[in-house]
Amino acid sequence: MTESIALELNHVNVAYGEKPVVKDVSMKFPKNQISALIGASGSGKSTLLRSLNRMNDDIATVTGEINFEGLNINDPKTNVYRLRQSIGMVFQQPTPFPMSIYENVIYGLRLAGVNDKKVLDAQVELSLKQAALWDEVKDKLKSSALALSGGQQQRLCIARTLAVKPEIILMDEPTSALDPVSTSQIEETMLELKKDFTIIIVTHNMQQASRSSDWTAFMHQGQLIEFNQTADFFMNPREQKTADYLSGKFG
Ligand SMILES: Nc1ncnc2c1ncn2[C@@H]1O[C@H](COP(=O)(O)OP(=O)(O)OP(=O)(O)O)[C@@H](O)[C@H]1O
Repeated sequence: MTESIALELNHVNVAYGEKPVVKDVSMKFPKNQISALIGASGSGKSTLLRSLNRMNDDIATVTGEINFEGLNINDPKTNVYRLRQSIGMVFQQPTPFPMSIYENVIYGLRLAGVNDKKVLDAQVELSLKQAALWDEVKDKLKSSALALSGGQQQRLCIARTLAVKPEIILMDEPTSALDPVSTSQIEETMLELKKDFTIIIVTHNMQQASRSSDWTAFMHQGQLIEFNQTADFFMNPREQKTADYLSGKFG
């Protein structure tokens, strides 16, 4: 792999109580690329994703190294608030706050103490443009975010994540609650976003991984079976387990 690396995992294990669900995963996520995590339900994809910005802190034990810009994310001394600005997350269900579109986008900036209206206005416009929502909402920024469609709400959540200028965006099945049109809008948005951000997405949908991602990882029973460039992964899998999964033999 010659690309520069956004995130490097070394021997990452995650357990809920006594139950290991991510087992000795080592991998490198390339910068400014989309990497997809696929695998059967319960294979540990979401658990692994949540470990990448310390979302498992209170519910699971995470060991191993997750290296980001010279720091081990998993170090107890890591500032989790700052980490989550650098590594943002978009969830399966759109989660707009019950406030205006504008206030949703700048929520993280307000928390960080930014109050300059010019700065906030500029960031709202930039983030909504990056999330491909600006044209649809520019005339109603003061309206409630809850009045948007599900697909628009999800793009708003992406804009909210982008507004704090992360390096990496984690997406946990971001389109599984959306219709096909909204799904393809989000996929197109992701392709634009990778110019500026690194994206790691968990998806159940193999077509989505093959359409949208540059790299695909297959997880099976907590283990990383294979991580390869998407075209090779689907056309010419290295591992028999990957080939079996792709041909529908299990999962
Ligand atoms: N908070 C939790 N407490 C205990 N066990 C959990 C918790 N969250 C997940 N698990 C278990 O960990 C295993 C891996 O779950 P995880 O959600 O990471 O898998 P997944 O591959 O993302 O599955 P899915 O595709 O269904 O979301 C499963 O056996 C699940 O039941």
